[in-house]
Amino acid sequence: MRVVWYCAVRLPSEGPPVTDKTVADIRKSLVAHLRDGPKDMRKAFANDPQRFKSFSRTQDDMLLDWSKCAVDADTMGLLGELAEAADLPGRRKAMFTGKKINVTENRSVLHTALRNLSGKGITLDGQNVQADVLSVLDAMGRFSDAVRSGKLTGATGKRITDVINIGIGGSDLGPVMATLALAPYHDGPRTHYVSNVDGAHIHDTLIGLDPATTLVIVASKTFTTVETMTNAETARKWIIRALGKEAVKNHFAAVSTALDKVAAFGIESDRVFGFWDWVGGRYSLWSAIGLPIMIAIGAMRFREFLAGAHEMDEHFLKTPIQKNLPALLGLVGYWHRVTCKYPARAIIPYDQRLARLPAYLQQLDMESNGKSVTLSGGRVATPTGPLVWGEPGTNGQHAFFQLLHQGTDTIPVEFLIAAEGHEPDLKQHQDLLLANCLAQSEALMKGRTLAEAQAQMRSKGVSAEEIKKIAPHRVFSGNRPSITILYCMLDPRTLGRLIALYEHRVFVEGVLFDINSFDQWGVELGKELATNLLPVIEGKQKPSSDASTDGLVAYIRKLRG
Ligand SMILES: O=P(O)(O)OC[C@H]1O[C@H](O)[C@H](O)[C@@H](O)[C@@H]1O
Repeated sequence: MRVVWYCAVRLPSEGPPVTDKTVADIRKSLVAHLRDGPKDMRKAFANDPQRFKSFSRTQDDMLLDWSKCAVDADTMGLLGELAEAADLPGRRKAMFTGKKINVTENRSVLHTALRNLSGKGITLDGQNVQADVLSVLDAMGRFSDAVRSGKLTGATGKRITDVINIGIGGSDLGPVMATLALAPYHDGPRTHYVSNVDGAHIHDTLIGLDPATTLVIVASKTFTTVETMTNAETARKWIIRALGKEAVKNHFAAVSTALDKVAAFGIESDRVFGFWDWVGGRYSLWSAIGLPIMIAIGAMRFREFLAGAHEMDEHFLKTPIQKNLPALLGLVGYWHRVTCKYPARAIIPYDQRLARLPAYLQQLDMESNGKSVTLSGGRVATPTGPLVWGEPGTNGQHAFFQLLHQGTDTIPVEFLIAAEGHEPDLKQHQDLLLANCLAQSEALMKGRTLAEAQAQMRSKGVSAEEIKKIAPHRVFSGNRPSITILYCMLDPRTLGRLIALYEHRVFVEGVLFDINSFDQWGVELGKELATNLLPVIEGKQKPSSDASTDGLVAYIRKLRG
């Protein structure tokens, strides 16, 4: 089937799957194809001058290039068939129209509705979702404008200069990541984030701040998360100690779906911003959970951020699979994880302001797709979500890239980079960043043969004896896949598009794995055991667990004297 792959596959319709092959059939064909498919990427590029054109696609200025992955037209054709057989179009429609696709929690999955500001949206259980979304967004805008303008002050009448967001997981990682990413747009109060229950986190944050000029946002979907509640209590004591009990109402706001619990905590209702059970924690930065981002960059920029994500939603919903960036990223992700059996993926933003993107994507991807049970409750037949990790480039090059280039595992790398930086007078930095990013993906793909290593050493006058000894260490196998996502500039719209691209990629992979990407039962057991262990650690109960846990408790007591 040596054809242009994007013509070879039927367009996915929104009706039932149009292929009569099953997912299992196509999975087998992919495994067979792995044996015959392209292995030598240098040759693949040499033989096909159109390779970049064939295996890259754009959404406006944003480019997805997966031409350095070991795929050909047949691979993409099979993956397209797999998407049809798994009914990706039908599942996508079910998500966007509010079907309860989170079956284990009996919930809809509608984070896409949070960024559809058209006012023409869906109705869910008799409620106009878009009207609710717009009303909270407007309330957030009024509050954030008042904080930013100084109209809303602390208890002593002083202007708010610092905002602390207390939350964890989805109530922290998204806002932290986006606040850093959009630093060039900050024109509001400074924002700080406290997540860890480790007292060091809140201690080190509060120590530099003045209670009279600080606003605390308690962000928790459930308003029961022990880390957040513990930190919120500590912050409340800090405010009361400095300003008295009455000041709490001036210095706290909250974001939650559990409005009754927020009221019990004592936060005034006009400072409480709600969201809904159809917003998963790790998909919630578009909701009121994004309040600290809005306070930092302003309501208008926040809406640009939402609009960017909506643009990617429309692209995902309406673009044929062969040109659909999230679908393609998911299909290639599936190829690497399931067919090639690569255990991990590295996320390497060549963008210092995306330093927290890998951590954010760890939750998005691993909490969504780190599952072993299918939608119907059976055991999965294939590997599911990979280990996701990463650090910004160029820093990573001087740390773990050794393993990416010469280690014994193949780890596909995803590079993200902007053509333009925000600092025109530092253009040389951006040029160096771009050169390094492109060079790393080139090096991973091309590698260096023994003959090339020897020739290079010879050209430098190295002795034959030294060449024999050292040249094998200077060999790079090459053929290590990487994907590059390239965009014009990291502005609010582009950040919105990038995050939505990854959200939908995770969705696509979840559909292909046949799992529920929207629950997180795997975080429960540890929480339950921690609750049981707290009285033991406090010395109120005797240890009565396994020998290791009891031994550790005894040793803690010994160290504490
Ligand atoms: O927002 P909260 O209800 O406080 O939840 C915070 C986080 O905690 C949980 O353990 C979940 O694993 C996350 O998905 C969630 O984002």
